[in-house]
Amino acid sequence: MIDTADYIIVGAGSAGCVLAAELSSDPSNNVLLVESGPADRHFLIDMPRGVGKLMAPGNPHIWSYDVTKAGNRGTEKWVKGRAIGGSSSVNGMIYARGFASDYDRWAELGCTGWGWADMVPHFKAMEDHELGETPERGVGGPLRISTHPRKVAGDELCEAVIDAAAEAGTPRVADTNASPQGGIGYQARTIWKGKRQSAAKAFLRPALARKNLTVISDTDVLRILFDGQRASGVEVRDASGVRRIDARREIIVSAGAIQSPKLLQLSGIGPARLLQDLGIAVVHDQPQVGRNLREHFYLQTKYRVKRGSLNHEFAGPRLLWNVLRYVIASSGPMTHAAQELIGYVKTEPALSRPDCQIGVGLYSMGLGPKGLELDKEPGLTIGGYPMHPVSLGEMHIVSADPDAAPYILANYLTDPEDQATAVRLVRYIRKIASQPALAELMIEEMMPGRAVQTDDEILADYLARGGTAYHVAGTCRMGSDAASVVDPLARVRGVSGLRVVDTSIFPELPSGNTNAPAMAAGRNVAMMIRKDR
Ligand SMILES: Cc1cc2nc3c(=O)[nH]c(=O)nc-3n(C[C@H](O)[C@H](O)[C@H](O)COP(=O)(O)OP(=O)(O)OC[C@H]3O[C@@H](n4cnc5c(N)ncnc54)[C@H](O)[C@@H]3O)c2cc1C
Repeated sequence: MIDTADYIIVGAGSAGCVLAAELSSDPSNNVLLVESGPADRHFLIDMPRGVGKLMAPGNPHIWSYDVTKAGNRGTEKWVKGRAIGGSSSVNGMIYARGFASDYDRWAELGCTGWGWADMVPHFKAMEDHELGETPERGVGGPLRISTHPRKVAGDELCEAVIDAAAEAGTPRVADTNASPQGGIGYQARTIWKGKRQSAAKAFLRPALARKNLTVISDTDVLRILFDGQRASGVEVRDASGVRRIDARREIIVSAGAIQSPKLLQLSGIGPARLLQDLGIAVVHDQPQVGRNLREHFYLQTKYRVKRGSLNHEFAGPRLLWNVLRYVIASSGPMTHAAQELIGYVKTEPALSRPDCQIGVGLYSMGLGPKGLELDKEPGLTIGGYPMHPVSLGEMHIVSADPDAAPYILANYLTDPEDQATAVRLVRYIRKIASQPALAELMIEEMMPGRAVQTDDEILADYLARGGTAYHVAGTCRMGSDAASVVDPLARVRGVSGLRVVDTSIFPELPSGNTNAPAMAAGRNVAMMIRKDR
């Protein structure tokens, strides 16, 4: 049983897998990666359309949290991955990097070493992109990326939506990741030959043969242990019980934007008052741990269409046939991500950069007797969210018991600026849906529906129906200011031997989804650590 390592990484998620692979590529480093969840060998992880089942309550590959939306707007469930690969093993496989302006803004906010010029080499080195190499896009890297396939069912509807978006002012582009001024196109996906490409598959598996890398799954890190102000080890629990593992050099927490701040607080790094009230010895009073929580607030609009929808492919005998087709040949609709198209839109032409992301899926759902069910009629979903929310949420532990769920407040759309953007987003989606290019296929808007017209009505509908985009970030904010939780080298302030690297350190959300930025963050910090030595 391993009892010591140079580097202990907590969490085999998007950032953790990249860190483990990069740090262990130096044979003089001895690396231990500890993951709470199980191995990632399940069929549903590989099969892209397995994502719906993976997210179902009780699935052993997820964490599930109750989250207060805001004020008296009730609660919703948030899901995070809990398996080797972390959230990259259960996510929607959209490959979105964010844009230069996001990272340059991080640098402006004090995150030296995180500007676009610093980050683009990491994205490029990670990628093996189907669209080929450009100065800012990579080939030959470990992460295989394909775009949504052409010449498949639904092409006509996809093309009509792209043309309609162009008529509404968002141009068609081949690579949405290379379109900082906005564009719509076929989505880039971490899918290759019909199979999910998680951070585990791309980065960790090829490194597993190394003698200096140990990966243990089904093992919870309960606390970080300190020798004075130095993080010296972790307390872990597996089937055999609770024990200590020592770190000779560093502990790197990559447990995700809920579990990382939770682990810091359980270990004595957090708001002193909260920790004292819970009977936890304070190692470092850090009021910011758990604050600055940011999440994309997602809304679906739904349209009834004449044809092109894939609703019928995912129900009844067609579903069975499609799963069989997948098992035999890794082909068919089960290889598709949940969305076919992605768009970065400016909801006001004068904006300097796109303010909202939209995703287009050739399906539609509604509440049936068994909960959310696919519609029987052909339907189209256009969903989206404001990409740069300024409404801030927070999380904190409510008990010193590591098994107790934390309190999480999303605080969606509490800022008037976010409310205005959300209303403009819905109007923009409607603008796309009403363009001539879609007229021949469109029947009617089902949701929000014709009754929802004024700004107040649109906002009320958004608040009632909107929900998480699964991109929580920001809870261990990185910065150069003394109040930030980690410095630009991702080192936790106030202690030594401890870093945090995952979406929790993002000072703001990037434009779009967060898997690629989390992996790039892992690589960036791995290089910093290697340079440090
Ligand atoms: C359902 C869903 C759909 C998504 N869809 C997309 C998408 O299509 N595209 C995209 O770009 N992004 C998507 N995201 C978001 C993206 O996948 C995540 O933001 C990203 O993977 C987070 O990476 P991370 O390294 O911060 O944490 P994670 O990948 O969540 O990894 C954290 C790991 O730490 C482990 N851990 C936690 N606590 C402990 C502990 N105490 N001890 C040991 N291990 C611990 C967890 O089990 C987990 O494996 C989605 C997320 C979800 C949940």
